[in-house]
Formats: sequence, C-alpha cells, structure tokens
Amino acid sequence: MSADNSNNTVTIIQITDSHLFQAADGRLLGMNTQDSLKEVIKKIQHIDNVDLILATGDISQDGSARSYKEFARLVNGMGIASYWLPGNHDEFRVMAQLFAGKTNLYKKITIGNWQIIMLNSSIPGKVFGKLSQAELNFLNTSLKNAERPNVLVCLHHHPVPVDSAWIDQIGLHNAEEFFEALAQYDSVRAIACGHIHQEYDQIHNGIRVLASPSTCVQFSPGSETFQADVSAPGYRVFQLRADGEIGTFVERVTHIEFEIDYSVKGY
Ligand SMILES: Nc1ncnc2c1ncn2[C@@H]1O[C@@H]2COP(=O)(O)O[C@H]2[C@H]1O
Repeated sequence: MSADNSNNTVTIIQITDSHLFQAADGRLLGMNTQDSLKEVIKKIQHIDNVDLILATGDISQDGSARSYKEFARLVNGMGIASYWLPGNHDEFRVMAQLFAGKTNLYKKITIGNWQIIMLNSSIPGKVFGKLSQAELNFLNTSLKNAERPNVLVCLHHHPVPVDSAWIDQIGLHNAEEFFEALAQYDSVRAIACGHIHQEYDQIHNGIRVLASPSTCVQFSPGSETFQADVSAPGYRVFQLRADGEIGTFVERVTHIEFEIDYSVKGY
C-alpha cells in the first residue's frame, strides 16, 4: 500500500489482542471481548484524521472464521484502512483464506515518510514467538529496499524482557537475530508489538520498543506469575512525523465497568 503525502505527520492507531470468539458472548477471564472491542472502537472514532489502523495479533482467541469476520466488520466499519498481523492465538491459514485478495494482510505499507513492516512471529501450537528464516529474509529485504527513510516494524511477540517472569518466557525467542537484522540499517525508528496486554515504551539496542494495552483484559505489569490487571481496555496512538520523530500515547476506555474474574489464573 502506498500513499504520497511524505511531508505530513501520519496518525496511526494500534489495536491489539482483541481475542474475539466464535460466539458473540465469548469471554476472556470474564470479560466479553467483543463488547470491549466495540467500546475501544467507539473511542477511536472520536480521533480526527486517523490514517490507518494496525492490529498486532491475537485478533481471535479461537481462530474461528466467525471471529475474523466480526473483527473485519467492526474494524472496517470505521472506514479507515487497517492492516493485521497474526499472533499465537490466530489461525493464519483461516485469516489468509478469508481475506485473500484484500489489503488487510499486506506486509509492507508505505505512507508519508514511513515504511511499515508487518511480521508474522507466530508458530503453530506455541505461545512464544519466533521469526522463521523466511520472515527474517523478508525483514532484511524490506529494510534494504525501504521506500522511505523511516521504518516502523510491527510484530505480535515482544522482543525484549518486560520485567514479568511469566511473560518473559513467552516472548520472541530469536530476538537476538531480529535485533541483528535491524542493526544493519539506521532507518528503524521503532518496534510496535502486542502480546503483553499492557503499555510499554523503552529503548533497546538504540531502538524504541512500544506495546499497547489489549482491547480486552490487561496483565499486571511486573507480576512474576499470571495476573489480570484492573486497568481498562485501550489502544496506542502513534504520530509518525516526517523527520522520523514519534509522538505516542495510550488511551483507555473510561466510564464503563468491565467484568473481570481475577480468581482465574490463566487461559
Ligand atoms: N497461568 C499462566 N501461566 C503462563 N502462561 C499462561 C497462563 N495463562 C495463560 N497463559 C498463556 O500466556 C499467554 C499470554 O498471552 P496470550 O493472550 O497470547 O495467551 C496467554 C496464554 O496462552
């Protein structure tokens, strides 16, 4: 995808870890994930001049065709271009079949003065992530041939430890290779990931690593073991400036009580 407005700031919304179910009333740790995504979307619709939406994986909890169709219906309903990559809960084959010929699964987006690269870090049957040789090759080629001077790389799994023992075991297992690839170019301004169900913003190896809250349940930052958090569903706003600078912040749904079962110790 390409749009020629290279002097403009590009506004992007990252949504992640929606965990939709086949059933409209599907719940994750007690929270109805379709309802929480709808509330997040209502809030995003009040933001002016959004150029595109990036969904960074775990769109579905159960990989069902119905969950993807509902996600597409809700997200496309905003009338904003959106691009999606898979997470560990997703069934990429189902996504690819359903959205063949559509732009949603494009892996390279050129907009303003930015190149966005969408990676698939999921491995069937595993909760942790790993970039296959094919994905690493794609990353290298895309960085080499980047059509703009500033690059944002997106993937589901966090490529850095986030100070939470249980979450750090299920991150990107070949993060070293990933950072080695990025280090060969001076164009990479940031990495955006999901999976950790909490906001995150740190510099690693000179590159800014950012994560967004989930559109449903959150995990407690810094917890050694699995722990659902009290914070509300949300999303991250990115303002990608033409000079490579990034403005970014997280927003959350307010004034709505979501049901969460804190006694559940996993899913
Ligand atoms: N109690 C637990 N301990 C470790 N991992 C868990 C636990 N409960 C769930 N998980 C997995 O950890 C994952 C974290 O994010 P996901 O939403 O990908 O899906 C979650 C589950 O697959």
